[in-house]
Amino acid sequence: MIELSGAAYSYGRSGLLSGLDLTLAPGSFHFLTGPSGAGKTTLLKLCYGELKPTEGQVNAFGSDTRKLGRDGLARMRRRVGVVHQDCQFLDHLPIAENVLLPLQVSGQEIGRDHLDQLLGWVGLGHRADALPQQLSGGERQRAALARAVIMDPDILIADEPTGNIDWEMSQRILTLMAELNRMGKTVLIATHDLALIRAAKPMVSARVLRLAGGTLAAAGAGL
Ligand SMILES: Nc1ncnc2c1ncn2[C@@H]1O[C@H](COP(=O)(O)OP(=O)(O)OP(=O)(O)O)[C@@H](O)[C@H]1O
Repeated sequence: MIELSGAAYSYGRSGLLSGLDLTLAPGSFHFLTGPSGAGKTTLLKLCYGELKPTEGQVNAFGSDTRKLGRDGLARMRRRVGVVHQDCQFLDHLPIAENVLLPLQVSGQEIGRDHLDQLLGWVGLGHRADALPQQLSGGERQRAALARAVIMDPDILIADEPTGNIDWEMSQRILTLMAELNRMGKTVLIATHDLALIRAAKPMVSARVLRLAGGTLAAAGAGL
């Protein structure tokens, strides 16, 4: 689905990431760990085409992302749901409308039943009309998850989806992501939270990768 081969990325002259090889196979579940500033967000952006590699290749659904034009990139992005680190809602719109935004942007519609079902699935059925600033951190993260999957993507990519929320809520979010994986979605989660990775063990068969010193390696067995 998404494959990085010898991919590298630099923001300026000094290189940040190099020699990245990674395959996100259909139905796989990956955690990405590593110290702050190691480049986890940058790697995720390479995977969903927000950034293009400065060397090597990123292939998404059979296309080299460097060769994709605006339309090709938009088509690819519809197949990838992203939960951003800071959620990024439109503050003047209720949660239900924020969740619907990706559909509206792509000119599609869904029935109210489907939206209600999705909000119910993330436990926000009763918060549909609330404004983003009225939600707790955990509720915002779940709304961001609902928005990421509203287009029924093949892959879910989440950047620190449990940052700044309590343990119980973190586990609830993890459980939702494990459910998506059982439904056949590929999942890639960047997280600092090693306890979360350990908690995932009984739920999913996950590969744990560590990004440090600009390259990727399998995480140690201590996890
Ligand atoms: N747009 C940008 N322009 C220049 N440098 C950037 C840009 N975005 C990120 N960086 C730098 O690239 C490095 C990696 O950032 P990135 O956000 O990918 O790391 P991270 O591992 O996700 O960090 P964290 O765990 O703290 O979120 C950092 O040194 C950061 O300052």
